[in-house]
Amino acid sequence: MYIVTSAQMRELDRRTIEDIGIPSIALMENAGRAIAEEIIRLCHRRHSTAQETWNGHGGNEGIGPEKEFQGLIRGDAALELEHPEKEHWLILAGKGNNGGDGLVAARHLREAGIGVTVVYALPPEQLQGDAAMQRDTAAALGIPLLVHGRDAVDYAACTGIVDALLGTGAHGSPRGVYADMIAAANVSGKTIVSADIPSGINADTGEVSQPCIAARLTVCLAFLKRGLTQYPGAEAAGEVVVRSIGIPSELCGQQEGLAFLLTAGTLREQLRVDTARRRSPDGHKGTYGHVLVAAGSPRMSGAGLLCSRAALRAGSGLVTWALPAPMLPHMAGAAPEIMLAPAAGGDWDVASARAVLQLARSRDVLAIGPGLGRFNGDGEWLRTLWEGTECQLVVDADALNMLADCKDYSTWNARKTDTVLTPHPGEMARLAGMSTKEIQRDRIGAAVKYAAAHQVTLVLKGARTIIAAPDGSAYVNITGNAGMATGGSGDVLTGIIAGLLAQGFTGLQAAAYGVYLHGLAGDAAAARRGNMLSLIAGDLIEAL
Ligand SMILES: NC(=O)C1=CN([C@@H]2O[C@H](COP(=O)(O)OP(=O)(O)OC[C@H]3O[C@@H](n4cnc5c(N)ncnc54)[C@H](O)[C@@H]3O)[C@@H](O)[C@H]2O)[C@H](O)CC1
Ligand SMILES: [K+]
Repeated sequence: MYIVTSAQMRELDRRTIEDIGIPSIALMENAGRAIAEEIIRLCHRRHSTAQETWNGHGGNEGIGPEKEFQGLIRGDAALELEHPEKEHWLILAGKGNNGGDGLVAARHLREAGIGVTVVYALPPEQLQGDAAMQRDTAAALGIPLLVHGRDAVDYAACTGIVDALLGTGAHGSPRGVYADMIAAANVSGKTIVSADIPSGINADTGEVSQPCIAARLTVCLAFLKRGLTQYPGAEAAGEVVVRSIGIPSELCGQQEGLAFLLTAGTLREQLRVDTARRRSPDGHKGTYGHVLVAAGSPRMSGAGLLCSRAALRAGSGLVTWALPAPMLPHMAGAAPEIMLAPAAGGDWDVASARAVLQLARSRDVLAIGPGLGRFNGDGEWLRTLWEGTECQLVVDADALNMLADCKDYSTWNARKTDTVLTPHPGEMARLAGMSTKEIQRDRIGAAVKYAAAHQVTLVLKGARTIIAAPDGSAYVNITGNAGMATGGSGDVLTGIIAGLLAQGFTGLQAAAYGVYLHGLAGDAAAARRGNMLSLIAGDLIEAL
């Protein structure tokens, strides 16, 4: 599924109208109709949960000829509701095309027998173009209208509210009457369905203004908007349904710098990951790659262990864990499947880079960082491995902080194989020289910019993890849960990505597939436990 910015959406809109010849009013009709259909679907669900109260009174199923005709003659099921008279919706209409969509929805809801009242944010004379046409149509049908500020609006009396105040044409926080209406809608406690995006969110970043509509459902038009995928926007949007409105998807596919929702379909079709791939019957441990993990330190030994075990569970044929020699006796019994290689005398030091480099020569992947700690000369240590290894590289945790301190790293010799960086927002902030708040404000933007500038695959972790590719494309993950916010979870992800790289996936494939599987493992582990609260990183490995 494509994810677009509002600028991309405007361009797609323009090309559909100008190059393909679909009139804008037809797109608006499709948009409004889709919104009405989704509202009716929502009402169906609401009514069916309240069914007990009406039991015995509903429908005439199975009575006489009605039954005979079933399947032969059908009505417009998408716009049918058994008791439409129980519903009365307020349509809050802004003066732009988002308002126009709302007016079309009002007309279709009315047609379904649902009571509707339009509440204009501004005097309706101010509407222009397609939206003005919808205003006139609604008036011709006698749809009741109110104007904010001129008429009293009883929000408490309705059964639901359509938020068609601001769409992708919004700039900055909602001002004036828009802010007042958003606040009133939220305070009413009524079910709110947003047209395209909740009024008050930034469609590109997911930032929310004060106030911002808190929607139960957002009917996103044409293509998913970036801001609906990232928190806090994702929270404000509620459930999101994307409805096509007639804009050809191949036009979208031609856009530069697209983002995608990371689904099983995206993995297979967009990223060419064979998710059903089987091990060949005559394969041996060497067939499935060899990961070298350089991680852990005497005070954080678990990080290296989690990372190494995850690499094995992700399917790597062999895993060697390079670690400081004094840790070896303590780790020897911890995971018999992992080979241990002493790479430093006491603790990690700059000289140990040679030992790791030597070990990496015969390995397919090097994963560095989890639990490593910082030490004198660690920048030089990292540079030696960055420039000296020919295998694929995954850089995490402290190794990312080392990288952030090496301000000149873009002048280092370019790596010949794929490099995957896996920062959490704090590490990302240090890498990009920004604050964590700035990173979180526009996560997709920050990830895309960094990956393209440094020609790496970047995994920006956190709820709705982003995988950004060197070519400027990005993927947004939706698997996983809040229980995964626990120590060691990131070490497991690094191991999974390394384990996938070892089996021949590219950096982008391994990063995307790894993030997806890591989240699925979290969901499976939470389901197995019956709760997410008690999830620990080791559970993720077991769930793989
Ligand atoms: N995707 C498509 O191809 C289609 C989308 N449709 C819908 O159109 C909106 C975008 O419409 P647009 O007219 O460009 O802008 P808006 O309706 O979002 O609002 C612009 C309107 O609001 C004023 N304004 C802007 N920012 C603020 C603010 N912060 N506070 C107060 N007022 C603000 C501005 O002056 C304008 O007057 C899209 O989201 C879809 O819903 C089409 O209907 C179908 C094709
Ligand atoms: K809206």
